[in-house]
Amino acid sequence: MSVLTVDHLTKSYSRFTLDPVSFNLEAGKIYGLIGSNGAGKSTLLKSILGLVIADSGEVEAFDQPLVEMKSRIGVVLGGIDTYMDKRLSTLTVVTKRFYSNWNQQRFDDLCSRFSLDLSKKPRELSTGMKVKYQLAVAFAHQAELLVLDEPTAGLDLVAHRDLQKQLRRLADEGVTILLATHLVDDLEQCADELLVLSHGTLQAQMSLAEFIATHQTPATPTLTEMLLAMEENDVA
Ligand SMILES: Nc1ncnc2c1ncn2[C@@H]1O[C@H](COP(=O)(O)OP(=O)(O)OP(=O)(O)O)[C@@H](O)[C@H]1O
Repeated sequence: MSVLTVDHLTKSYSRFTLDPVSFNLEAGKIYGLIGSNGAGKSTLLKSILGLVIADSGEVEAFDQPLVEMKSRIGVVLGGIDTYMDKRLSTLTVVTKRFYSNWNQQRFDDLCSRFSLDLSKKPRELSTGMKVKYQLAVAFAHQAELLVLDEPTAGLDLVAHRDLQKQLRRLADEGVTILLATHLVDDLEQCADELLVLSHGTLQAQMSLAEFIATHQTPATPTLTEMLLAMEENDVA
């Protein structure tokens, strides 16, 4: 069974086009979605999730239209920009009603590990705290597919490393993770496969090991240098 199937998905803005993108994700793997600023990573993730209306293409999760499978998908996309004046405790009560498999123990543990104060409102949270809250919700409803757009941005070092370990553990338990990131450390610590996006085109899908084997040269011995060379090439 394919966990996520994206078939010829396209989206155009006035000055950007996401070319037909197709790929499949398998269970229990972490996929790093990489590409320069403006390559279209967020547009792709939002189009997959139906948060922006794609121009064409199909998206299935667990072999069903994705829209019917939302309770099995956890999402972290940037900050929280709605219900800014509701306490996190109130938001949580409302949110958990949508998920039949909500695990309160897991939520409480994460809030405590992340030192999240549920009496605060989104307006009062730092960037990292907003991400931590979204992660706690995504993990608590025991999603089988996690779609994460730069979830480590804004996290402190301890939370960052903690998250990387948790992502690895979840993948080992069978959860599939699609992770857009600019951080080489995230890829080195977590990614099994890479999806390489450039100017709205999916250039490659390959394992991290394959990527390294293909891109490593005496001038680019480390993954950082390989990615730098690739992005410099993109800009040129
Ligand atoms: N709502 C929108 N209206 C018009 N153009 C948009 C909109 N959202 C994104 N774009 C454009 O689409 C392109 C891709 O943006 P996107 O945010 O998907 O890139 P990204 O790869 O996620 O970049 P970053 O690494 O900086 O987060 C950019 O040129 C951006 O300006």
